[in-house]
Amino acid sequence: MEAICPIDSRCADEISALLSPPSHLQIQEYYDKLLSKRQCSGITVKQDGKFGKGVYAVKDFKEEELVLKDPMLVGVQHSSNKIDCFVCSFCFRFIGSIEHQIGRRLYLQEIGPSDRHDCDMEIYSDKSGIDSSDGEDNSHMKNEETLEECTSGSSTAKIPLPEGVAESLMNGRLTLPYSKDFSLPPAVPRPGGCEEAHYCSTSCAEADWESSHSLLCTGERSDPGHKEALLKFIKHANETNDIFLLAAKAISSTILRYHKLKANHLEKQLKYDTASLPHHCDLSLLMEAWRPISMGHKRRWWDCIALPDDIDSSDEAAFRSQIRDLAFKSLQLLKTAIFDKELEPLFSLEIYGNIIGMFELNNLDLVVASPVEDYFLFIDDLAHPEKEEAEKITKPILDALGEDYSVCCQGTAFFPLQSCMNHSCSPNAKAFKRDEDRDGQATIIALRSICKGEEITISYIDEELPYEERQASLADYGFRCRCPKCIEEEP
Ligand SMILES: C[S@@+](CC[C@H](N)C(=O)[O-])C[C@H]1O[C@@H](n2cnc3c(N)ncnc32)[C@H](O)[C@@H]1O
Repeated sequence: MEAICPIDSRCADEISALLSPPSHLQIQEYYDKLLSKRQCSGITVKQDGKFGKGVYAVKDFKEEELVLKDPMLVGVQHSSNKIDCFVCSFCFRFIGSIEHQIGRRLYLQEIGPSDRHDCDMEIYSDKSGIDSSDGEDNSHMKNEETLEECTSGSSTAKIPLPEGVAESLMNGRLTLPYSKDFSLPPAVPRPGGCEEAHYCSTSCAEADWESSHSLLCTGERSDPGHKEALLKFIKHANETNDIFLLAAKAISSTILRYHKLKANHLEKQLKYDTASLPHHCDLSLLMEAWRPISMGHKRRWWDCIALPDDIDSSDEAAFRSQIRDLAFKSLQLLKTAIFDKELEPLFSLEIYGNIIGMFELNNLDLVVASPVEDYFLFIDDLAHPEKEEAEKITKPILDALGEDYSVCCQGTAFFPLQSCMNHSCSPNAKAFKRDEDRDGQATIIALRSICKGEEITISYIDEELPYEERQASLADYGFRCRCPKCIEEEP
């Protein structure tokens, strides 16, 4: 029997307000403010295009020119990738040192298995996180990063290093030649002492704490009950789908924004001595706190998720119900950890399903290239005899890492401006990271010259595929493509 969430009926009015599309004016104000905050003067968001919102050029762009760098609203590193890459939990830059990156990875590999992937610096759309190979239990929803373009598939045998070398690299007792030329920001102390989070700077640590981590921290500052409940929620997400971690960040950030807005509001009232301390939800403040999430294109996760190829259409209803149950289970775990009675509507299954659906429909993979790859390429490019000298030390390390030595940071994230970009099968821009783009922001580059006034489009899929295959791939995004190329090629 389908699980029933009592909050859905208890808070039906608030939920309907939260899910009703923002007004034209609210949308315009939100994006204008965002663009000015990002000092992004080359583009604008317009709402009256063929496909709803879209991003348009307000100046000419040359081929290969940077169109936009879009910091994420929320993002997470894939759980399995955490073994391979030690990155800032807020901006996803690599941290520590080349030695620490290598030593930590070798050390963690020694003590447990990890999935590893190599990739170039392109950002791929994230539609493949759910593997449907096993319909019997929930293992068909496990986190399996099937980013084919990013997978090395290396089966080359690795040659282990002598005992203690990995630890010495990790602890800084062993330094590698020329590694100073590849310096990384050192890890800074974590505000809550949480094992799950690491930061490249105090500003990243503080920003993460303020935006969501203060509710999701499992460090020594959390009380034991809260910590245990959070760890259960995280374990479930790690074992099923890390999209739940993203949803938890979205809910936490809304809660924190709400309480901040409420505190400011009360402070203003106090000045005029009219303050009261309502413990019930102030819907107008909640709507304001929810604004960034309200802007994303949404549907319930279990309604919009594409039916996996190996599930027969006669089993579709059962599949969707199973996805709904999985979301319900995750929500119950999150609720045990961070429930806020005043903001009960945020803990309804309807809202949880729509948040996850928004991520499913709009996410881009988060990819940050590894400095370890650059380091070994640099050694390989050294001239004789420096190269031979350096390789006496680096070669055994490379052999221990194996062919897939250059694992990049991988995760999933929601980018507010990039998610307004419509798809085209002959796009004029693409999500592509340049050498200098070493953080988790989405980077959009012009593929050809773009004229002022033109819509900026990217491709969500491999646009070289034949018409029918393109439409099938885009069905995963819940729409049929009506771009000029598809209209022309339509049979
Ligand atoms: C990531 S959103 C892009 C922003 C969106 N237009 C909005 O108003 O929020 C993707 C959605 O835009 C619409 N869309 C984007 N490109 C399209 C295309 N080439 N053909 C038809 N619909 C498209 C579809 O509704 C799709 O689900």
